[in-house]
Amino acid sequence: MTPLALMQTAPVIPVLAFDNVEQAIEQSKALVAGGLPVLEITLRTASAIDCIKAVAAEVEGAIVGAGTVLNPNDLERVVEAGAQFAVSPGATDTLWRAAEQSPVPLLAGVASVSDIMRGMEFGHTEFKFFPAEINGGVAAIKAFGGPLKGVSFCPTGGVKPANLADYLALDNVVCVGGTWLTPKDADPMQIEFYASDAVKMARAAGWTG
Ligand SMILES: O=C(O)C(=O)C[C@H](O)[C@H](O)COP(=O)(O)O
Repeated sequence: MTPLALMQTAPVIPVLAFDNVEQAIEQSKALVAGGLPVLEITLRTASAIDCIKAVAAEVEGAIVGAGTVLNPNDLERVVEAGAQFAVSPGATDTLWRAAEQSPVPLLAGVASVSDIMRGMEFGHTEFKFFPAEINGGVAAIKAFGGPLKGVSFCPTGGVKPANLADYLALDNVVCVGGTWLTPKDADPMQIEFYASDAVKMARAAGWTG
């Protein structure tokens, strides 16, 4: 799967930090049921690798990726666990080079035009824009579209229901990422509602998927 195809699968990539496998399975099922099958399970918790394995094996319809991939070693670990894609908050030349050898796509984070140009040197045209809101948000992505034709983004960091439509309305935004779908202590019914509500808002904003 290419990063672009992945980004076109769903309008929102939930960014997840699971405490345990049981929670991972329960919440992932709710997100898939709500219409968001592309899941980024971050390496922020001790059980992340087990959660990636479990969700990949047990949640039908889920496309499971790993987030917070910081270096080639992380990339190797998540591929071994069964991640179908990897997301990093930023990128280094070492990580770009490792991605060239990796069997799964890397959606790497950028925060500036120079970051994007460096990624383009490694053949990439899709990026996570992180942290989106504090780096200029919608206005920054609009400005990137001037000089950087054919480049598209998944803004993440400060994206929420209130600004989702503004991001998705941009020609160079394919999807967004965010943590708002799984607030602490939310139950699966609530999570499914947040997911389906996000899909509804995305459709209203012109997302056709
Ligand atoms: O762990 C990583 O690799 C990340 O890049 C982190 C997440 O993308 C942001 O933490 C999003 O957080 P919200 O602003 O709450 O939606």
